[in-house]
Amino acid sequence: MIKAIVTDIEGTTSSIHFVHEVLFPYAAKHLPTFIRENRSIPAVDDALQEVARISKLATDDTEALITQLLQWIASDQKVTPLKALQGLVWEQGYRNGDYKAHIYPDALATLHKWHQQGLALYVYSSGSVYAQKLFFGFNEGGDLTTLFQGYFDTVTGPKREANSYQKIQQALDLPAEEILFLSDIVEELDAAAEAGMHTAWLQREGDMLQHPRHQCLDTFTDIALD
Ligand SMILES: CSCCC(=O)C(=O)COP(=O)(O)O
Ligand SMILES: [Mg+2]
Repeated sequence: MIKAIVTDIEGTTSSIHFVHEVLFPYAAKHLPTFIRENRSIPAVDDALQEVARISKLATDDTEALITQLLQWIASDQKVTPLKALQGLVWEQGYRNGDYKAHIYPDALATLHKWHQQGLALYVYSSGSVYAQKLFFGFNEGGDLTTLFQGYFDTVTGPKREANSYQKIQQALDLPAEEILFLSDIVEELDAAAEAGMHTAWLQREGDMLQHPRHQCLDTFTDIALD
């Protein structure tokens, strides 16, 4: 019996188009100025130190670090300090009313239904926890943050490694077989299944493919919880 559901965001609750055509370009446009003006903020400086460590650049070469970050955005690298900085930049856009985060109507309705049924809902995304809370706080469906009991990002671990799902299972304090993980990426679902979780593969676009281990669906509406 499923007691908790952990969901991915991009391609699962929400469109890839919104993330790639709205959020990523906004970050690419505003991140350079944001970093130049806010390097003294500890959260910004900590992230830049991590960028320097990963990319073997000098920590005081802010312009080189910015160039590295822009390359990571362009190639959709899920690098933890980039994700932390993106969240801080996206906050400006949400608060200015430049955009609201997308959610598929079926995901919105089903998340509300599961919440009312008493299921525990969580998010696991490559976007930082801070960015996830903004995403569901400034959302086309309203402020959805009260639906979720917790959030996980790549600080817990990479999404394609079973160990990350074991850590989430321990944090939820439930047997893995009582947890359902939702994603659009098979490698993430394989990792969750390896950790013992139930899995559902959301295929929002294109022909429906079948998979021996994962429920295969094009919307949240028919996800089975037994
Ligand atoms: C938290 S909203 C932005 C999503 C994002 O930055 C991203 O990389 C999406 O990754 P996901 O794990 O949700 O597919
Ligand atoms: Mg995804």
